[in-house]
Amino acid sequence: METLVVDHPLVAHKLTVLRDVNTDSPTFRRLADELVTLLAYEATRQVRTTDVTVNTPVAPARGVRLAQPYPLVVPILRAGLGMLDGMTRLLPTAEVGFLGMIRNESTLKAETYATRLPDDLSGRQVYVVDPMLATGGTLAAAIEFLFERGADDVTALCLLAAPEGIAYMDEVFAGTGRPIRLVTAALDERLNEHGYIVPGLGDAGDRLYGVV
Ligand SMILES: O=P(O)(O)OC[C@H]1O[C@H](OP(=O)(O)OP(=O)(O)O)[C@H](O)[C@@H]1O
Ligand SMILES: O=c1cc[nH]c(=O)[nH]1
Ligand SMILES: [Mg+2]
Repeated sequence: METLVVDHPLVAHKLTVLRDVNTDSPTFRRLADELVTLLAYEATRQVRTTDVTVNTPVAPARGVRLAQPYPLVVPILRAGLGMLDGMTRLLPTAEVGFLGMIRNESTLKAETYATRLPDDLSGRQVYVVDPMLATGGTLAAAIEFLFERGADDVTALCLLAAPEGIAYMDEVFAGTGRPIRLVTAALDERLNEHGYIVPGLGDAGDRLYGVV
């Protein structure tokens, strides 16, 4: 998997405040939103465009517009919802599909409880958003599902990734020839015995929306 860790002082600053245990939910939401727009700038470098001509008040100018079919943004509920607005602000014509997934905290296996996506994703570029790539079980299952529906190009945006999760993604998709990219704000040290990213930021869903 092609992985980009965005190296930028604004990203590092916002991520540091996001990690802080004393950061409250409203601030956490705002920072997650701001961070995703910074990641999206890098993650959309290969977004498909078509050449067009526009008339400026002075003369015709060559330019580009996003190609159709427009990209599909897929937040993985619940925590991925905290990254949706930041994505659609940069990609206002994108369509949005939803995947509801939860990691069983005993087995660390991902379970899917909701899907609301176009049946046919042929020819679609897809941007999956989820703040945390820990064991990789959730993201791998989500991306496998998108490929089964015909997606031909998938980019994942995460706020934090663990080396174990990246290794798992490489194992699952090795040799499949599937084009997958990961853009993340940081690559952390490891997972702890509970499958949490260290140093991480805790449970992203709980920090965004409260403990359920
Ligand atoms: O890489 P993994 O080991 O699969 O873990 C990562 C997943 O865990 C978190 O979601 P969670 O299951 O806590 O659901 P939530 O968004 O509803 O809180 C996170 O947002 C990812 O989806
Ligand atoms: O550190 C982690 C791992 C999985 N899910 C989270 O929200 N945080
Ligand atoms: Mg959670």
